[in-house]
Amino acid sequence: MKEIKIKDKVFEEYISAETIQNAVKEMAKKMNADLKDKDPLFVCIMNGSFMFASDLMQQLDEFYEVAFARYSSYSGTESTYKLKEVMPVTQSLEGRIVVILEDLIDSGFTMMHVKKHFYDLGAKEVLIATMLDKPAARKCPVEADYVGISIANDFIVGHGLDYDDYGRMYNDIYKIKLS
Ligand SMILES: O=P(O)(O)OC[C@H]1O[C@H](OP(=O)(O)OP(=O)(O)O)[C@H](O)[C@@H]1O
Ligand SMILES: Nc1nc2[nH]cnc2c(=O)[nH]1
Repeated sequence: MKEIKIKDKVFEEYISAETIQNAVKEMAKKMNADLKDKDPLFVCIMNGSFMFASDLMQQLDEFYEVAFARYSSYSGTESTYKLKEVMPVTQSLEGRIVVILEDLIDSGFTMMHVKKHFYDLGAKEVLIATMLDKPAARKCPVEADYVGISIANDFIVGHGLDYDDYGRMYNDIYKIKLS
């Protein structure tokens, strides 16, 4: 099994890029059916969602409006449980159906706060589409409306996800190897 080393940690192959693409295609089918003619605003939550957002957008039937925002709460492999708004969304959310594009829901801390924040900014409806979901890690009550793949509670990197900002460029996903 292929292994990679990032700084002090070793990771092993976990989910192939092909498996991710197939899951994203299935998500896109549902989203195409649900969102057509609703003029949703897609908001990519940077940094982690850049690859997922790109994959998904190539599978959507319509050319929707896209915005970007950046929130950060992790240091190394642990949540700080402090959400930093590094880059707010610049478009008005007033009265819009907003679809958050997220790479991963782990504790749910990020999504719980971002979803509430987007309602506070006037969104009519806030939906969440996540490439990956770790239900066993959940500490905050939030669920996604569209989930690509549910995974176990392991720290992962690749396909946008980082360990201290490295590892995002891998197309496949790797999970941490505990020694
Ligand atoms: O459900 P949670 O426990 O809140 O974890 C999920 C969040 O953690 C990661 O972001 P991070 O804060 O590492 O920022 P990044 O996307 O810039 O890497 C990931 O991209 C999610 O946004
Ligand atoms: N890279 C990475 N970031 C996370 N943020 C929350 N959980 C994770 C994880 O498993 N991997």
